[in-house]
Amino acid sequence: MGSQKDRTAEWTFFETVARAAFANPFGEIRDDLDVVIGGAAPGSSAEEILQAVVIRIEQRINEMQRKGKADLRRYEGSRRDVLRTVFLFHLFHRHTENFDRLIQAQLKGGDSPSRVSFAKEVLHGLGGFGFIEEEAVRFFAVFYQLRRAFYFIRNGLVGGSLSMRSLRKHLWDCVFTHDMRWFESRLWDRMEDFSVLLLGETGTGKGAAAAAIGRSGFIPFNPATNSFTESFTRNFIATNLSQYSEGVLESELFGHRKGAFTGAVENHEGLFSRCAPHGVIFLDEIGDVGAPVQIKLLQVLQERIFFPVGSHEAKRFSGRIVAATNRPLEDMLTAGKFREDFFYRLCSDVITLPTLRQRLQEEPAEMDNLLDSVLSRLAGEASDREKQLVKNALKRDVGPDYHWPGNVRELEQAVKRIILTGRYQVMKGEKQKQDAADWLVLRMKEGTLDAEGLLAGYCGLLYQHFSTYEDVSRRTDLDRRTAKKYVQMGLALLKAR
Ligand SMILES: Nc1ncnc2c1ncn2[C@@H]1O[C@H](COP(=O)(O)OP(=O)(O)OP(=O)(O)O)[C@@H](O)[C@H]1O
Repeated sequence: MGSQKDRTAEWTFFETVARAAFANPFGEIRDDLDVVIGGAAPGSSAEEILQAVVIRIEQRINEMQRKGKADLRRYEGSRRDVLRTVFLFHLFHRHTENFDRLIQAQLKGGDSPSRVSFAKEVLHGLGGFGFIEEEAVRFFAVFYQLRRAFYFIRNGLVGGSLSMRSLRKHLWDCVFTHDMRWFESRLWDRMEDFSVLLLGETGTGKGAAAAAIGRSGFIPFNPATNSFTESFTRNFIATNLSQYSEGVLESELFGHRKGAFTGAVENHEGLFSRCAPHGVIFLDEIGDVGAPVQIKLLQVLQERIFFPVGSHEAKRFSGRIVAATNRPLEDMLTAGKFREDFFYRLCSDVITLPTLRQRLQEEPAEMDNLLDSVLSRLAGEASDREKQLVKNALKRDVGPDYHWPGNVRELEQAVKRIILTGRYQVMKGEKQKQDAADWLVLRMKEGTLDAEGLLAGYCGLLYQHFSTYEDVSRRTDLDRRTAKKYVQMGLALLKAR
């Protein structure tokens, strides 16, 4: 590489790599940049495209090393910034398999941090590129965080439908912000201030999404012990708020002091005390908590402090809060069950998980993707014959238009039941609702419903689904009396079909 033209081409290449390094790995921009960088043949798989990228970058860097130019200390300004990112990208990709093995070892090992066999090699590599030790140690921790986020988002939330692809992209932004530069320079240890609210029907994967965020927090590396300071398994604490009565809930969350109430015979540590510094507390069914706990949680969000029951001593919470509900949030806000100040504090970001039926509508192959993932989780790698057996049973027992009210959780149960009994009988009530909906759609397609019949049928279905006239009235914008009239007509119509 001697000419000015070559040098410009080399520079453009590095700039493209730096852009790819900062792009969301679940987004299209990154996909496009990878093709440009690696020059993989059209039709290559995602692995092949990435492999080509890694090889090309390695070649360029080897060349720089041969010329003694692969050292940050030789550069300044924007060149230095670009090369810094390129070196990081290169070293990160050289060690992704090592990081994956570490993640798997930690999953098996549990709450005490696993030793890291390859840290010295990476830190030495970073030092060789001119990173000072402190920076190298921090970037090693960021590498681990990047890989955990990728691992848990990709494996925990499978599916190729558009809505799943954008969900994964959104979750990545939740961990690293939409601009990695921002994260990298200032926010890497401050993401705790960004709470997240997950919405979506039951079984859509809110818990899985929360776990992906929770396991992807920043964890510092300690070169003296050659391990990270925490196991990521300790960094995620999930709790379902609806399982506790109001009194018990406060002490579960915030702890209590001995003697705070009858039966408090010992001091008790709550979840907020147990959460690791960059950890995540997942509050599932947040829509079920009453005003007193909402106020206490608001204080945690605003001031980062809380008081154990019976104590005046403030404790600090430095983790992140992710909450979820499957209730319609707008309804709860309107009905005053959810305090607005609490709601606005809670949702730096709101993510709505797609229903399984939406995903299947967008992408019929979604079912195959999910079945592969569910089957391998339940029974290890399934053979083609076993997969076919499950698919055939589903086709026969629920059909392609089934609306999966329990979403992926229901699908998991269906697969389990098919493994045990060879069949999946949909619950009778659900089947009836589905049949009623199918019948109505059929009549619409045939054009055999008048306007009143259409409205009545729709109101009848809504009532079957939501069970109150208020819900029907709100959703149809009819006053309650009219809604009730149409519900009754509709139910009679659906019954007589
Ligand atoms: N996209 C997905 N890919 C793979 N598995 C998924 C996906 N979505 C959900 N699951 C699995 O489905 C099951 C139910 O998901 P999860 O418990 O996260 O749902 P949820 O929305 O939190 O439900 P609930 O509101 O009832 O608590 C879990 O075992 C989860 O791993």
